[in-house]
Amino acid sequence: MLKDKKTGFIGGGNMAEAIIKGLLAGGVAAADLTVAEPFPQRRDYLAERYGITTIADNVELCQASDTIIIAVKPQVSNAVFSTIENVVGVNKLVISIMAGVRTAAVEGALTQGARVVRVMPNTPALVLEGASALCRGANASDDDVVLTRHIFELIGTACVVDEKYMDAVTGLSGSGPAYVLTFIEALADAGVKQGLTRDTATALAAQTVLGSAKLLLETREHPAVLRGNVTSPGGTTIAGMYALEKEGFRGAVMDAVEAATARSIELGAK
Ligand SMILES: NC(=O)C1=CN([C@@H]2O[C@H](COP(=O)(O)OP(=O)(O)OC[C@H]3O[C@@H](n4cnc5c(N)ncnc54)[C@H](O)[C@@H]3O)[C@@H](O)[C@H]2O)C=CC1
Ligand SMILES: O=C(O)[C@@H]1CCC=N1
Repeated sequence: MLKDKKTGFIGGGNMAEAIIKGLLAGGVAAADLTVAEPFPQRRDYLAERYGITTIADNVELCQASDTIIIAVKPQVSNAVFSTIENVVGVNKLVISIMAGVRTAAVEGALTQGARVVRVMPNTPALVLEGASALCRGANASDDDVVLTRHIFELIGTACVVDEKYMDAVTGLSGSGPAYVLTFIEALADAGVKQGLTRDTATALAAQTVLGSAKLLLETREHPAVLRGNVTSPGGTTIAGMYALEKEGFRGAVMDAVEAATARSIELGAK
């Protein structure tokens, strides 16, 4: 699907690197990948590590690419748009992964009729275990959506949603790795408090999260059913669960997703 197509990245940071890794692992030739990145050290790193072409100029990048992935921070989106507005024709697909930035904002900043797909990936993409959601802009074709989904399935899972859900996706899976990692850290701290070494506690905590997620995905059971399997009457788990629920664990998680969703809406309004 990506054969003989040139894919270019504007911004060569963490997320761009994750996608590059996935594309290379999926058989895309390094010669078909180019990154435009202002920092020379970052350009050198990406070129040396992945054998791809790196340049400093966004305009040159757009001219050389069939698919352009915008992977800069939302705060610099307008600066990027102003440099590329006249070089991205309707013959190119633009994929934006910028948090909170609406497809209409990208379309409005580029040539009329610009084909835009917006994606919210997450950092586990760096180990090809990302969770991405994508939505179609006003002018993107079915093929554009299929191609975008294909790209993000190379770095994990990808689903298509209506754009009105993208802020919630950002609050849940986009920011989610931070919540989960905090949970793992807290579990490990708890183990250390009970006398385990840091290494042992962290390894047990991380594998518990990984294994539980895998169990859920593979059995497709409701989480409550699987939780029931761990929870013996009068046993240890219910004692732990009671302590968690008393502290408002679920409410805290829901508040976190709500706050991140609200922030995504705020970023999009700028
Ligand atoms: N980090 C995360 O968990 C996720 C981030 N995102 C979105 O992905 C985008 C990129 O995020 P990261 O990779 O984490 O950021 P990053 O800061 O690692 O990468 C951004 C890169 O863009 C470069 N850059 C800055 N100005 C530029 C310009 N004018 N032209 C070209 N490149 C420029 C920077 O030097 C940097 O290397 C953001 O919009 C973020 O909202 C989306 C999902 C998850
Ligand atoms: O914190 C952020 O703005 C980005 C978007 C999703 C995850 N990290």
